[in-house]
Amino acid sequence: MLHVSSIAEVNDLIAQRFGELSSGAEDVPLSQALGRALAADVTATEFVPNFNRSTVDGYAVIAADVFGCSESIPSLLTLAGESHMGQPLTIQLQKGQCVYVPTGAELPANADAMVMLENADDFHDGTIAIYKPAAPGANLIYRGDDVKPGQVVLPAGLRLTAADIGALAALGSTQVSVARAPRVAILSTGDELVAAGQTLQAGQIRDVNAPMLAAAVSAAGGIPDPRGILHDEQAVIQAAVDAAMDSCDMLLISGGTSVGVKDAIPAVISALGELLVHGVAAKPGKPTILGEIRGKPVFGLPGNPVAAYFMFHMLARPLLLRMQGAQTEDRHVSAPLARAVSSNHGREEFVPVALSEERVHPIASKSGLITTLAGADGFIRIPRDCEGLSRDELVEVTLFKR
Ligand SMILES: Nc1nc2c(c(=O)[nH]1)N[C@H]1C(S)=C(S)[C@@H](COP(=O)(O)OP(=O)(O)OC[C@H]3O[C@@H](n4cnc5c(N)ncnc54)[C@H](O)[C@@H]3O)O[C@H]1N2
Ligand code: MOO
Repeated sequence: MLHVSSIAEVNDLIAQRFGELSSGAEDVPLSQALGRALAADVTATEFVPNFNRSTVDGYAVIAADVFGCSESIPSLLTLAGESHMGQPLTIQLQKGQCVYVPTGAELPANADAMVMLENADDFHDGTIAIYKPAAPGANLIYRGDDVKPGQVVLPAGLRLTAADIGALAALGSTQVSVARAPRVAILSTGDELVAAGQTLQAGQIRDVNAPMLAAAVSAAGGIPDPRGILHDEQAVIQAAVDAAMDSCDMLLISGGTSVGVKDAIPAVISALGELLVHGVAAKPGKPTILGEIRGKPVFGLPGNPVAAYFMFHMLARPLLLRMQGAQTEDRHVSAPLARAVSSNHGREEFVPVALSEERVHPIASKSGLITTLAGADGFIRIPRDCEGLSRDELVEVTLFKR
């Protein structure tokens, strides 16, 4: 019999045992920074933009000069010059004057509004007629509107998106300090498993967990190190685990977690280190294992791919993110259930769901059926002592990242 702990208890133990683990930091060029966790706050040292800049093609004006003008009573201004893209402008706008400024070019000093070309006429005698008033600040960006020196633009722990990399480029960064990506060794165990690309014989199945977990590790900022498929033999598994621990920061090993005679993982962990947990009050995921070998975390994930996926998501992924100092919060949405779901297992249950028409559709699943998970937008959690959820009940969906 397994002595089961709740997901929360296992996470507390993980925090106690591995809370201090940090992958360290390294500098990378922006081209390699996507998805990486910032090792420190990024603080601006310059103004963005660093000059007052037009957002339209038109005339820079003093707003007071065009106040109240109209089609029938235009304001007549004197053209004092032209601003050119990428070039500084030395003109100081005087009352009654305007300057032609293309989109993105610098405004003259004293200008506080832009009038679009469509609302003006050039009389080609040095006079520009303005037919529409412009409020102060209209159609322009002031120096520092985006960023001012000293401002924290991106906080430590943020995992960089394409837009964040755009912000770093705007600040003049070419390199950024990010958490080193933890290396995660991945092993699959099972006499029935064959690697991708091989023909299946009777009774064999393809290794789903290694490619799936490798992708999940990458998505969480780690470097997957898939180390192949092992036969269900304690000595073989022990040698492979022993070798993997030298070069990884975390080990994921799937299959062989249950109580069958061939399930050797608990014995291997006890031989090489310490078995901390064997059994989690989760469905799927009951036989999940947590261990420590040479100070490093080892997750024994159930062979069933859906169970392996959920246990990675609930236990290994948050630790992997914390090792990078990264934010660990999942995104959630709340919506009513499209149909009732029963649950009476005495274990917290994870149910994959699809979201459509603002309703949550539970996907009937057994933990061995991977395609049910592939179509899911996220999952709901049914607490351990709850017998189920009714149709129309408002539920919180944890979203999978696409
Ligand atoms: N007597 C009991 N039997 C089982 C229990 C239990 O408590 N008592 N728990 C069940 C639960 S829950 C699960 S989950 C599984 C976990 O089993 P193992 O972790 O020992 O995994 P295996 O037996 O090796 O495999 C289970 C299942 O998954 C398939 N599998 C394994 N590895 C992969 C892989 N890399 N890719 C795709 N599929 C994989 C394997 O062929 C089996 O069908 O134990 C229950 N039994
Ligand atoms: O972990 Mo098992 O997949 O609960 O059935």
